[in-house]
Amino acid sequence: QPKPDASLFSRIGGLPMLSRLSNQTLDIVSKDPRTARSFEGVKMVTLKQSLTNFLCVKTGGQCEYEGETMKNAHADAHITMAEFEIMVEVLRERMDINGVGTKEKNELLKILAPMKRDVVSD
Ligand code: HEM
Repeated sequence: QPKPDASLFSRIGGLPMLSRLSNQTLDIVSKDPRTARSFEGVKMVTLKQSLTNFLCVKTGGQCEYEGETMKNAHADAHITMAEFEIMVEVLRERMDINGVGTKEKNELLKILAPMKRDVVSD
């Protein structure tokens, strides 16, 4: 059992859980007709890896994220608020399905929520 003061990264289940959540979320949103348009022509294997590393760093794991800022990564796609909310909802559902604890789920969502202002530009 992880200690109560362990990082969110380790409490959530480390890289195996973060990569599962990234892969599943991206598989779903890249096929959902409400969000698919932004992912056309995007190398999904690379994006899954990059999102996993990003989440690793943001939750306190020992990873290197060498990708773009959230603003730069999403500027060209002109992501809407509706698209952002769908992706967060899909991630929330994947966390439930994969057995992430309520506390850990809410902590991750709280980390991601303020990124809306950088991701959404339309
Ligand atoms: C809090 C929410 C989000 C986070 C944390 C996030 C995170 C990321 C990360 C880490 C990358 C990789 C950047 C790089 O490697 O340089 C990325 C790229 C991308 N994201 Fe997001 N993203 C979010 C929301 C969204 C939404 C809502 C959409 C569309 C529905 C989206 C579509 C994309 C696309 C298409 C790329 C690839 C851009 C490219 O390769 O040109 N993202 N995102």
